[in-house]
Amino acid sequence: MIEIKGVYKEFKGKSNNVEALKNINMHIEQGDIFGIIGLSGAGKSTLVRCINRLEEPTKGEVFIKDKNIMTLNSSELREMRKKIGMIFQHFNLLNSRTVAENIAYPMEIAKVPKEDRGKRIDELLKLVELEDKKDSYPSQLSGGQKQRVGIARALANHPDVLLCDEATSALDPKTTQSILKLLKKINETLGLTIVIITHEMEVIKQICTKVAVMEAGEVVESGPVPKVFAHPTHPTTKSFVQNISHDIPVELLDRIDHNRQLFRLSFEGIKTSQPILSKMIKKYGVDANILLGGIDHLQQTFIGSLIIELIGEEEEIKKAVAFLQENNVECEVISQ
Ligand SMILES: Nc1ncnc2c1ncn2[C@@H]1O[C@H](COP(=O)(O)OP(=O)(O)OP(=O)(O)O)[C@@H](O)[C@H]1O
Repeated sequence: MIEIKGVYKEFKGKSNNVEALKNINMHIEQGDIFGIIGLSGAGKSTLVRCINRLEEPTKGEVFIKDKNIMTLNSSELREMRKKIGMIFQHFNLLNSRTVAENIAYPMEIAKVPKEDRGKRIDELLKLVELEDKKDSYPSQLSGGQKQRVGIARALANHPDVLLCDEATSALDPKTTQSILKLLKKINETLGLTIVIITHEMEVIKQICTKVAVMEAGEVVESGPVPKVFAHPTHPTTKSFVQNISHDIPVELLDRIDHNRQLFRLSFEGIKTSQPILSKMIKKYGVDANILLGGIDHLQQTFIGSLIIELIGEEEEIKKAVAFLQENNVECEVISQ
């Protein structure tokens, strides 16, 4: 659906140049809800703006539905942009226009006949559950309602892709939930491909199918969300995931016997419901003292992490760890 190949972006300044994107390669499939996460300045907005050529890459190619968009002339580019909706952190609504008129705006530009516009506006208001706000002005709406209008406007011309630039960052947690639910519904009912950029792992956890982690203009880690959550490898990803990975509190670390071996086990999916740990205990005669842990429900799957102390013969502990790894339980030594 979207293929980003070797994309670089350099901003030239008076005193220095900024390399905002460095060799970005990304594959977004039809129907994905693809999250791009990174700290401020990582290059997320620049990357997303390269997808619709609001920003021109310095080097590299972007393909949408197998079409190299770098080769489009300005009228082809306008046509292509009709098929890419975008929503923003601060909604970007026109304050002098009503809700219905805001939704009509992209259809006016696309020269959709007036009677078709009216029908489409009603359909979209129903989809975003704002039928009663048709004639209200943006100033009369809450943040969540404004973003619903932003979503309806972005969908007006039946896009193939929806780009969301920090779409929930200005909203409270409850409103964020309702907007994420709406995006999921749109993805499922319309089969729309959604690209979300955010600095909140919670957003990725809630609805994304895949994630790319960006830092200093590069993608440092990417993959299906359950896999990246269960086995983050890059330190930046680890720090994003930390708040759900049941990190061991310092107070507990102080109290444990440092002559014993401490491990962090991470696992995902079906394994959470299998008695791998008790099998290991029986098979190798080692004791496992569970210090901390939990299982998170992540969309359709589960991911878990446990911090355990293994007590037993050195050789048997090694075998026990190998057994866990054979069963796709990641085992990281924390202390010994
Ligand atoms: N038009 C521009 N001119 C010069 N530098 C820019 C421009 N736009 C972005 N940059 C720089 O490019 C880098 C990446 O910026 P970008 O806005 O893409 O990051 P981001 O991850 O989206 O950050 P945030 O979450 O704060 O929006 C930053 O160092 C930024 O200062």
